Amino acid sequence: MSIHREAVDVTKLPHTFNEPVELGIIGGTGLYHLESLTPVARLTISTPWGAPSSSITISKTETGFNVAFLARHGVHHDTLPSEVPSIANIAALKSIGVKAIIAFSAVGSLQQDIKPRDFVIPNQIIDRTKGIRRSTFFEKGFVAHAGFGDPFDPKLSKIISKFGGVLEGENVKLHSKELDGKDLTVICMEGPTFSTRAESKLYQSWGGSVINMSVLPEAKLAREAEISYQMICMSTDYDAWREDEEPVTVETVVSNLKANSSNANKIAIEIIKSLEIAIKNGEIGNDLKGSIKYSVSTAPKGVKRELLEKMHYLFPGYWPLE
Ligand SMILES: CSC[C@H]1O[C@H](OP(=O)(O)O)[C@H](O)[C@@H]1O
Ligand SMILES: Nc1ncnc2[nH]cnc12
Repeated sequence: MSIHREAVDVTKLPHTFNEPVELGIIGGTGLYHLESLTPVARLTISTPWGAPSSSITISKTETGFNVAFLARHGVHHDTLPSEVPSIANIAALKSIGVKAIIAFSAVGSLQQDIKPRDFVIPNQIIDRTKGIRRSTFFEKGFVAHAGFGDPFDPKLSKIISKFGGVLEGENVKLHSKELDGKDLTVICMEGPTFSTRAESKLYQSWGGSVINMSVLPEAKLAREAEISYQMICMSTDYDAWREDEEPVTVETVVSNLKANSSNANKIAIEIIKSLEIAIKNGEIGNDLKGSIKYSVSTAPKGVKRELLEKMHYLFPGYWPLE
């Protein structure tokens, strides 16, 4: 895989791609494409749940592994965190064959030892969104309940944890449950306004490690779609809990984004190489297979055809259309 992106005019890329694409990367604030990937196609996908945040670029590694990239807030970052169409993003990735997603996110740190520019692989989530984001593929007439006790794939976390050494910068560290020996919890707030100092301290008292506005409903929808999912959090600030410091502003976030996105590109190269092998040999991407088939409460006979057709988009063959 070449390290630097070749000059590709993405507008001239083919709009179709007929091979399965098993790995998806979602880029967040400050990460609108991956330098290490040379795109070979750009797909505009329409799903039964609407259009994704952006077109999906497909790249092929030198060894022929296909990787999809999607910009969470759009390539011009014009989508608010509460309005990210996560349901369409996950459905679109599922429709092209994605079995595992690595999602990048800019986060605030709630702990002294997680410094701005450190990377964090969380293993838990606390939901502080306000119920205004659609967080399930299911709806009236077709009820199912996915398990979410461990919201991320520990196998993905283990693989990513091996690559902390590629991160550049003075004392920049990668934190994960494997490396730090403790839970790492991401708080997901609604936004777009940042937290008050009181909220920031409350989240600390709950054991929060980092805070963002994006992990939900993305992680829940990936779980329902039976896709292995791990977020890589890139710390940009100390949120608002430090009395001796000004609370977070976008200026602080942006000042750390450049270093973070350079490190995101470095770690992504290693992760893609590793996941190419792990996905090809079946070690990653199959653990959730079939889980939704057995999580449905509604008798399939009572489900309207229109709903079954939508589900068929995600899970062809799970429930017969007749
Ligand atoms: C610009 S700071 C707040 C913004 O940054 C994070 O975005 P992402 O997770 O997509 O990197 C955070 O979740 C907020 O949406
Ligand atoms: N302090 C913070 N709160 C929420 N989202 C963030 N993204 C980056 N920093 C953040």
